[in-house]
Amino acid sequence: METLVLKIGGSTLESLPQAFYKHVHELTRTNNVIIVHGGGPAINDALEKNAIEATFHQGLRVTTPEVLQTCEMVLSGQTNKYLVTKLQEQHVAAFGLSGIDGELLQAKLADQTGALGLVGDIAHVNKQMITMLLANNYVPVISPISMTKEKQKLNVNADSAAAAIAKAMQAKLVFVTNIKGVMSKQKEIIPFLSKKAIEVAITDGTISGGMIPKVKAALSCIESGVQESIILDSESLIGLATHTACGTSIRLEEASYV
Ligand SMILES: Nc1ncnc2c1ncn2[C@@H]1O[C@H](COP(=O)(O)OP(=O)(O)O)[C@@H](O)[C@H]1O
Ligand SMILES: CC(=O)N[C@@H](CCC(=O)OP(=O)(O)O)C(=O)O
Repeated sequence: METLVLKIGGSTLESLPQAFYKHVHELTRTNNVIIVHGGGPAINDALEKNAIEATFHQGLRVTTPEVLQTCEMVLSGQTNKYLVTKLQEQHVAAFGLSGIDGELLQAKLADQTGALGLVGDIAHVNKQMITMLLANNYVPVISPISMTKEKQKLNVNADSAAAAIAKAMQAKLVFVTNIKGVMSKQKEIIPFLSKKAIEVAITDGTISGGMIPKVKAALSCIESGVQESIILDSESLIGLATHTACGTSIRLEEASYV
């Protein structure tokens, strides 16, 4: 059975149609499905309500202890349980957990200079835990909040958590976001992106904001031997079985980039 990591972005999470959840149910018939979710916009709302200011650096949230508390509350509480419920309504055996639970994800500080604050990169994935859930026919639904070896909680970008999990499980990685793919300057979907093209597109500003961690995460997966990494929206995912070209596929080799 093929293993599939579906990363669901906060940008699209609350507007996913019922057909999406039904499609996930279909996918579980022939794949081991692992879901990793974000929740950026919901975190923004909660921070705003509490008058806590937050800034971003290269698509990553600069995280103070106060910001971290809100991120955990939203991601591991509100968003995780929202998704688990939606999936269960469509008969998916969803099992919600965060990177902290069962020491699923071990993180380390992403930026030793302290500029990003309490932001983590995944250092280790507890594969056994994921395998155990999959073997019992559960679909793990994972919030990216994680902990260091020393038990310091860290805010981990959901794209990079999904990539770490896909690498560990050698799974195909699909980013489901609010846009049909990575867009060129001419606002056309770029079907294939290579490492070189990604570097150019970030430098010249074609790729910005939340798309930066996504393409970087996709690339890191491909570089570590993951077969495929693709960025698309929920509609395209549902149509993936019938369409040949869909979204943006991240490749190692050079491909034309406009
Ligand atoms: N070249 C690009 N192509 C597509 N989207 C881009 C590009 N550059 C920046 N973006 C932005 O990235 C967003 C997706 O990132 P983000 O909002 O973090 O999504 P998610 O919550 O799904 O992780 C898009 O909606 C778009 O505004
Ligand atoms: C460090 C960092 O940036 N963490 C992210 C975690 C959530 C996330 O990644 O949500 P999306 O998938 O919706 O972008 C944040 O605080 O927004």
